[in-house]
Amino acid sequence: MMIGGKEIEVMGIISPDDFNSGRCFQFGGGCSAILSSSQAAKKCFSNPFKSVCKLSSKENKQNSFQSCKPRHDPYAPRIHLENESFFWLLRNLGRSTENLPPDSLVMLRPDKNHQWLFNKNCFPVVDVVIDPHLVYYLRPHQKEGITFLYECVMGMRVNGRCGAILADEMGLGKTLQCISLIWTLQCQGPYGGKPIVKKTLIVTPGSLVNNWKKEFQKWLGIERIKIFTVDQDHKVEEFTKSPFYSVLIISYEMLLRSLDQIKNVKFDLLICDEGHRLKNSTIKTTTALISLSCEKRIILTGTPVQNDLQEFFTLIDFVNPGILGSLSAYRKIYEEPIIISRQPSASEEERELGEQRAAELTCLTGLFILRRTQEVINQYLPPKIENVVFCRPGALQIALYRKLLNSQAVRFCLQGLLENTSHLICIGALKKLCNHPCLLFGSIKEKESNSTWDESEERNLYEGLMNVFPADYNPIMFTEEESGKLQVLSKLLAVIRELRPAEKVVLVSNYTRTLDILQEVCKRHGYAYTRLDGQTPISQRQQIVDGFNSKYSSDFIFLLSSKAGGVGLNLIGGSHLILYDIDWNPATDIQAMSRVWRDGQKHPVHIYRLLTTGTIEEKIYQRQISKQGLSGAVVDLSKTSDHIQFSVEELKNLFTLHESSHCVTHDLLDCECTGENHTGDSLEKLPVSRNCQLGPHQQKSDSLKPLSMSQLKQWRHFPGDHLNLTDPFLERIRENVSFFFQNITNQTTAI
Ligand SMILES: Nc1ncnc2c1ncn2[C@@H]1O[C@H](COP(=O)(O)OP(=O)(O)OP(=O)(O)O)[C@@H](O)[C@H]1O
Ligand SMILES: [Mg+2]
Repeated sequence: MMIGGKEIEVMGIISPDDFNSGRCFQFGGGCSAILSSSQAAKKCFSNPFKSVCKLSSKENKQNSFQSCKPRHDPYAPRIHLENESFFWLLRNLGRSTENLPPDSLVMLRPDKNHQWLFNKNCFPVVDVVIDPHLVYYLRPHQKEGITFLYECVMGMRVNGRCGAILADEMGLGKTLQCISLIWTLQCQGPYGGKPIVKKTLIVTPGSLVNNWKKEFQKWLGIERIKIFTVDQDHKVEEFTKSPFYSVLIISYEMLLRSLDQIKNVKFDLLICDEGHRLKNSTIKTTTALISLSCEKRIILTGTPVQNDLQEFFTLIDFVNPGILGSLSAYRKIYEEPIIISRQPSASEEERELGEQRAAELTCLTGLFILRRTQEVINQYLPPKIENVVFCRPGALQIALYRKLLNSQAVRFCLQGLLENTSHLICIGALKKLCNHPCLLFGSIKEKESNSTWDESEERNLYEGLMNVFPADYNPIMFTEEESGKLQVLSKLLAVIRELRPAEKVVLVSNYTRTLDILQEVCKRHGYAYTRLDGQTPISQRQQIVDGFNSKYSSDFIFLLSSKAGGVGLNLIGGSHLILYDIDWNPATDIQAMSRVWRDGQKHPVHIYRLLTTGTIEEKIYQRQISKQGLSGAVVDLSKTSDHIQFSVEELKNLFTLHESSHCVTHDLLDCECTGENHTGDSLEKLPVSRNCQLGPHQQKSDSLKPLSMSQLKQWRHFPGDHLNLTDPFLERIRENVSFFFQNITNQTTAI
């Protein structure tokens, strides 16, 4: 037949199933054909390798096993599942488990196809056994993770591909899993026991370089493995010249600067920590890493990777180049049909096609992506008491808030008369005001002294505002009473100090200026503090973290800028975490909260999220827990409010101050309780009225996902003047609080 001037001949017929799934477009035939080599071997190579390695010959087998033994005993008795929990229980109780049988963790043996491909020298096949020294400490999910990573990088899961993405949620010990893998591959291999890896490159955000080194030392001591970390005083050349070191740890920034030297080294394994930053193929870091010839690549990330199909492609293509074909083919086969199928206007046919393509994509990539949620370690963690605290605004805050809402700038915004970004300036001013009026005062003064003041948009916003401040207002002499949240914070710190003198607090804000105020509060009350923000030199960060976590440190408070240091940090020295302000992106807040409730934490963890009642902060919170907050790729740290589009209706809602409500969020929950007696219902009892919006395949409980309205409804609800507040911390701050939500996870002897 003729199509578009071309003569076409039909060579074969594609089954509807193959077309709908997109399988027919895949190189090698898609998910079902890419497969692990064991299955592939069964299909393609029934038994053509009798002669290869001659493994079937008994004699040869015996000889080879005699000369070549596994490094550790693979037959050490394995602990049964029920014993295993007993084992963990003993360990958690600090009891000796030395007399219990040692556990052995043995990796999958390569199949014949793998041997044919990778064992050209016909070495005897030897069991690869994880060092019992490490196995002793590994959690069950970590054992599974190490097995997974081993199979991926050995090319046993996807024929000829050696990449993996470990996307476990925060705090699950991705670092330990990688360390175990590196240590194993550096000492062992399935063919004649020959090590698989000589040199490993670990690229990580600057603030975590030393954390990696510390983790290596924690799990392997300083003798077993030699680690080199790159910093100002230790250059890559030193690593290159010395045969001594086998692992190079470097920050993403340093990597770019030292790329030429790094290219001179042959790395066998590449690990990119917090690797979701490679989601954009055009940024320099990604191109630099792609240019390294190492084919065993692992991305570690706590952020779900499937939210944006473009970014997903880049990450997949980085670890297993070419597995999804070209970008343009990927777009046609997967991205377009999937996106179309999710639009409300999609026809039944489009919806089905999109779903099948999505299923095929998940199946294909699921072979080398592993994600477990925090639930798997909950049982090892102490109780967590989360509180959302609605603080009454101070009188000055209310007066200024009203004035701002009446400004010409806000009115123009609501009439749609101003440019797109003007509302962001108004929102910024309201957020500052909620933190403390002196921040707003400072901004106005700064702008006024600027030569462009007369034409600036801020002028329309700030006009007449100075008259609301007392005539002799001095921002340096700010008082706690001027801000509802600061008053609550101050009382909270005092009660923690009094009731739990040995415990410490992590105090988080997104703004450096706000941290300055909080720092001043620490000084005024004589609280010892330490601080980590964007300006803290990378070389000092680990030291600051270690200092705080040490039981000998006298620091009471850790001031943390969530944007600067949120990801990857372990702040288990603190057991109280206070989020002083709220971000549009729930991921920023969730990241910060996960810094203290993690493995190693000894005390019950108390989390306080402070919001100013009736203000924009409540609106942002509502957005986080509502449908809008969940849709799209919001669970991504790089997304800021600049990405958010607001309708005029939404802006109207944002720019309203609810002065008479105790808690607008509670009013919106449609909760029958009057706030008097609602002490939360167990999740089993209540039908979950509205599930998460991200689609059925994403619904598995995921603690990175923001709380939903229906979950919040199941928390405990108390008005500030509730008579029976059993929590002594809340009791002390109630005077300035209009409403509380509270939830307790892992409740045993909490509070
Ligand atoms: N099996 C274990 N037993 C005790 N502590 C552990 C274990 N595994 C990990 N840890 C500790 O848990 C903490 C968190 O681990 P790690 O920093 O590797 O988490 P992560 O998965 O990288 O999280 P994030 O995504 O936040 O970076 C570390 O202090 C680590 O030493
Ligand atoms: Mg980490």
